[in-house]
Amino acid sequence: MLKAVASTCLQSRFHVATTSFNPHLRRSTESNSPLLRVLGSVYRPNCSNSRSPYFFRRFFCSDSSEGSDPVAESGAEAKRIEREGEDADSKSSAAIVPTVFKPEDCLTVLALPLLHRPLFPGFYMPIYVKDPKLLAALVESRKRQAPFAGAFLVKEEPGTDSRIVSGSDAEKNIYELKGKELLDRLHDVGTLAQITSIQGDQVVLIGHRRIRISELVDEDPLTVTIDHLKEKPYDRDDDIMKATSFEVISTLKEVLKTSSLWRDHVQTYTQHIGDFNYPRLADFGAAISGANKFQCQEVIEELDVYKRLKLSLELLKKELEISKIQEAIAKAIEEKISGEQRRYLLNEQLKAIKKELGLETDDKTALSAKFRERLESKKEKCPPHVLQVIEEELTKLQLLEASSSEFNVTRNYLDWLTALPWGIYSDENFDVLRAEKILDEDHYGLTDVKERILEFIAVGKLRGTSQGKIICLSGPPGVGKTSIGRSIARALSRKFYRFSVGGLSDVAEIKGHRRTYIGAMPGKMVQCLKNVETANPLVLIDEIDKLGRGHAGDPASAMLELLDPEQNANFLDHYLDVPIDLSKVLFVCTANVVDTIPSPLLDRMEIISIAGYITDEKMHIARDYLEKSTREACGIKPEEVEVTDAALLSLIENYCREAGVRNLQKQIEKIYRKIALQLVRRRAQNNPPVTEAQNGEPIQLNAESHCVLTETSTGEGTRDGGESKPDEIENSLDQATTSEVTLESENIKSNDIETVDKVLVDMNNLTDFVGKPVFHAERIYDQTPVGVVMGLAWTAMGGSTLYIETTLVEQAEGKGALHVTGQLGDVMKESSQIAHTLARAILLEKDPANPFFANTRLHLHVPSGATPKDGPSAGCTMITSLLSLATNKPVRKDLAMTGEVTLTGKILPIGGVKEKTIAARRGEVKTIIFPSANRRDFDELAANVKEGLEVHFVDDYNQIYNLAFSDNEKTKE
Ligand SMILES: Nc1ncnc2c1ncn2[C@@H]1O[C@H](COP(=O)(O)OP(=O)(O)OP(=O)(O)O)[C@@H](O)[C@H]1O
Repeated sequence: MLKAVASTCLQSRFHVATTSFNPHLRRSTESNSPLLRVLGSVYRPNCSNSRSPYFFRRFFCSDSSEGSDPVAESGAEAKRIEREGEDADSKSSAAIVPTVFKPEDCLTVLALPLLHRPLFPGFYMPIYVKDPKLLAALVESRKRQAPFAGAFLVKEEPGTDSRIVSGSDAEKNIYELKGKELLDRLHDVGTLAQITSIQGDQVVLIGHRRIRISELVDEDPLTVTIDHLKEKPYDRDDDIMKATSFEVISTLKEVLKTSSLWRDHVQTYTQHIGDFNYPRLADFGAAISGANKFQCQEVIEELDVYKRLKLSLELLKKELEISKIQEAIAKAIEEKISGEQRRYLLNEQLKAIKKELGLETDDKTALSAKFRERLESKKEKCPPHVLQVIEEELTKLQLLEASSSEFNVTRNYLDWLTALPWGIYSDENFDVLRAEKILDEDHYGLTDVKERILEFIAVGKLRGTSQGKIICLSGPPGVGKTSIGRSIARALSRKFYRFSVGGLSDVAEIKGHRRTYIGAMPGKMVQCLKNVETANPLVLIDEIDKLGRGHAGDPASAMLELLDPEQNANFLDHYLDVPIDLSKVLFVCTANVVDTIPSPLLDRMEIISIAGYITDEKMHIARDYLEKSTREACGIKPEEVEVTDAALLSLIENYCREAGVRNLQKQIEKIYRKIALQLVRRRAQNNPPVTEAQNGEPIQLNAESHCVLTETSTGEGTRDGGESKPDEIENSLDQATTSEVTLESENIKSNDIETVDKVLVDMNNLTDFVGKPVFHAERIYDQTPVGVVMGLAWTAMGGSTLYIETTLVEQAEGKGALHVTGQLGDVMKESSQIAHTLARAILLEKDPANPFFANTRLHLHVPSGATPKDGPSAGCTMITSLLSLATNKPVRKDLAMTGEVTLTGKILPIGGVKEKTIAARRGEVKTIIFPSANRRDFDELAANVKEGLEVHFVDDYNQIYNLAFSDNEKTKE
C-alpha cells in the first residue's frame, strides 16, 4: 500500500521530472521506489530528449541470437552512448577519444557496490561514489579508454531487515569497507556497467551483460577479475516459453495501462512486439516492477531464461496489484481534490454573482454600476436635483472605506434614492363606465360614494390628468371603507398601497429618520413609492381619526404636509432629503369618526360618510357578495348548499345588528365552515360502505337531517352486497337534522349512483351553525311606561336606540331636584339640567297648578350604564321623559326622537341622521322626531331607508310635546 501511494505521488510529478531535470529527483534516483529507479535508468544527463525510446529499441529490437550481447551486437550504438556521455561532460572534463570497445575483453574491472538495486542490462543507473579513490580510478579507467566496471549489489548487513527503512548509514558504512571485507558484502553476480559520464561524485552507468566475480585483484579500490555469464540455451519456439512471455507482455500492458508514465514506452514496445528476445523481456519486466533489490538480484542471477521469465512474471503480477491499489488511491484522492476544487469553483462563481448583483460589500465598482444601471431607465424622467444628489453620493461612495459605517449609510441611501419611481406614472384609466362596473362588482349600494368616485374620474378625464385629492371615508367599522379604497384603485388602474396610522405617534414614521441615526429608515410614503414602483398610486391611510398625540413632533402636522395638495408637490422626507412630488398621489383616508380628525386635516379632506346598512342592504350584501366569496373560499359548490332567506334574515336581525357587515361576514364564514365539515364527513361516511337499497322501496329519511340527497344517475341493477335499511342511512347521516332521500329506481347499483349532498340552512337549524342569538337590549319595553322615552344616539359603531328613564325618588316640599346616572358625559349632564329647567317651565305653562318639579326629587337614568354616553342630542328626549312622569302620561307607542334643545325650547340640529334612522328601523320604531334643520339630511336618504317611517321635523319643543302625548288619551292610573 505504501508503495502504491508513493507511486501515485511520483507519477503526478513525472511531467516535471521529464521536462526539466530536477536535482532533488536526481538525488533520489537510487531510492527504493520502482518508478524512480526506472526513471533513473532513462535519465540521460544534459540530454534534452531524456525520454528517447533509444534504450528500448536497443532492448527489444535486437535480432541477436540467444545469449548474444546487445552491446557487442551494436558496437556503433555503444559508441554513440559513450559519445553522448562524453559530449555531456565535455565542458567539465577532458575530451575522450571514442574507440570501439569489446566487452568480452574486459576481464578485470573495478567493483562498484550498488546499495539499492542491481543494474539490469540495458538500463541506465546514476550512482554516487563516495569513495574518492574509487572515483579517481573510475575517471582513470575512462581515460584509459576502458570505461567499464562491475556493478554488484551489496548484500544485506547481517542482522538487519532491508524492508525497514530506518535511515541507517549503510551507504557510509559500505565505503568504509575495504578489500576482502567489501568483497564479502557483495553479491557474486552483477552487471558489466559502462561508465557513460562522471560529474562530480555522480557516475552514470549503463548495464551490459551479466558477470560473476572470480578473484580479488586489488583491495583499494576493489578490483576483481570476472567471468562473463551467458543465458542457458533455450528453445525459442517452446510453447510454454511463448505463453509465459505473452503473459509477461500482457501483464506489462496492464501495468502500463494504469501508469501514464510508461504508456509511451509500452507503445514503443508493442510496435516491436515481434522482435523481442525472451531474456531481455524478462529483464525488462523485472526492472520496471516494484520488486525489492533481492528479488531483482534473483532475476539477475537466474541464467535459465524460462525461470527468469517466470520470476519476472511474478514480480509484474505483484506490480499490477500495486497498480490497482495505486489507481484506487489516486481516484480517491482525485475525488477529494475535485470535490474541493468544485467547492472552490462554486465559491468563485458565487463571488462573481455577488459582484454582479452588487452584494459584495467591498466592491464599490459593482455597487456603483448597479445603482447606475438602476437609474438608467429613469434618468430622463428623474428630476435634475435628484440626479445631482445621486451623482454626488456615487462619487462619495468611491472615496469611502468599504468597512466604514459611512460607507453603509451612503450605500443604503443610494439604494433608496435609485429605487424610487422618479417620474414613473401608471397609465390612468378614466373610463367612467368601466369604473362604474368595477365599483358595482365589488360593493353593493354605497351609491353616494360611488357617485363621488365617478365624478372624480369624470373630472380627471376632462382635464386629462387627475389632481391628487384627499377623500376621507368615514363610517362605522365593517361598512367597506377599506375595500372601497381598493376598488377605487382598481377602477382607476392605479397601484394600491395601504398603511394604518392608528396610534401612530412618531413623526419619523411619516417623515423618516435623519440618515445619521443607526437603522434610519425613510417614512411610510417613501416606502410606499418604492413598493408600488409608480409615482401615482392610490394610498389608503387607515384610521386617520386615531392618529396618536405624538411624543416626538406632531404627527398631524406631518400628515398635513403629506396630504395637502398645496404642500405635497415638494414633500421632504428626512431620510431622503430631496423633495418628492406627491401631487399625483390619490389619498383616501378612512375614519370611524370625523370629530377626532385634526381640524387642519379635516379641512382639506372631502368627507364621504358611509352610515351603515339597513337589513335590506345587508341581505343583498350577504347574498351577492359575502356568501359568494365565502363559498368559494371554502371550496363549496353552489349546488351543495342552500341558506334560506328566512335564515339569512334571522342571522342579520338577531346576530348581526351592527351597522357594518364584518360580523355578518364572520357569521357567514362560520356557517360555511360547518357546512364544509358536514359535507366532508358525509362523503367519508357515504362513500366506502355505501348504503344499500335493494328492495326497491323509496327510502324516506325524516330524522333530524337537513341533507337532501339528490339522485343524478339512473344506473341499473342492484347495489352490491347486503340490503338497504333506512335506519342505516339515517345513522350514516348523523349530523343532519331533516332529510329526504328518495331512491326512485329499483335495483340501483351503488357504483353508478352519484349523489349530490346539499346542506340546507334554515330557521330550524340556524342555531346549530351559529349558536343562540346574542341578547340585544335595544327594545326593553313593548310599550314604554310613564317616564320612559326612546331616544336615538350616534356612536362610532353606528346609530342606536336608547331609553331615557325618569322616576320619582321622593316628594320634598320645595326641594325639587334631579339626580342623573348612566355614565353621562358633561354635555349630557348639562343637557339633563336644561331639560329639568325647561320641563318645569313647560309644565308651568301647560298646568300652572302642578308643582311636581318644585316638590319632587327625581332620578334620570340612561340604561346600558357601562357604556359612556355624551352629546346634546338627547335633550328633547330627556324633557319628554320628565314631562311624561310629571303629567303621568306615557308617550306614543313606537316613537323615538332626537334633538338638542335650548333653554328657550328651540330644537337644534343633530348629526348622524342616517345612522339614527337605520337604528330606529332596527328598533321597530314607527315614528321619529328630528329637528327641522335635519330635514335635508333625511330627504337625502335612500328611499328604502325612509320607507314606512313617519317622520316629524320640529323647531320648538312644544311641537314634540304635542306629537308625543297627542295620541295617548290613556293616562296612567
Ligand atoms: N357594500 C358592500 N358590498 C359588498 N361587500 C361589502 C360592502 N361593505 C362592506 N363589505 C365587505 O365587508 C368587509 C369589511 O369591510 P372593510 O374591511 O372594508 O371595512 P372597513 O369599513 O374598512 O372597516 P374598519 O373601519 O374596521 O377598517 C369586506 O370584506 C368588504 O368587502
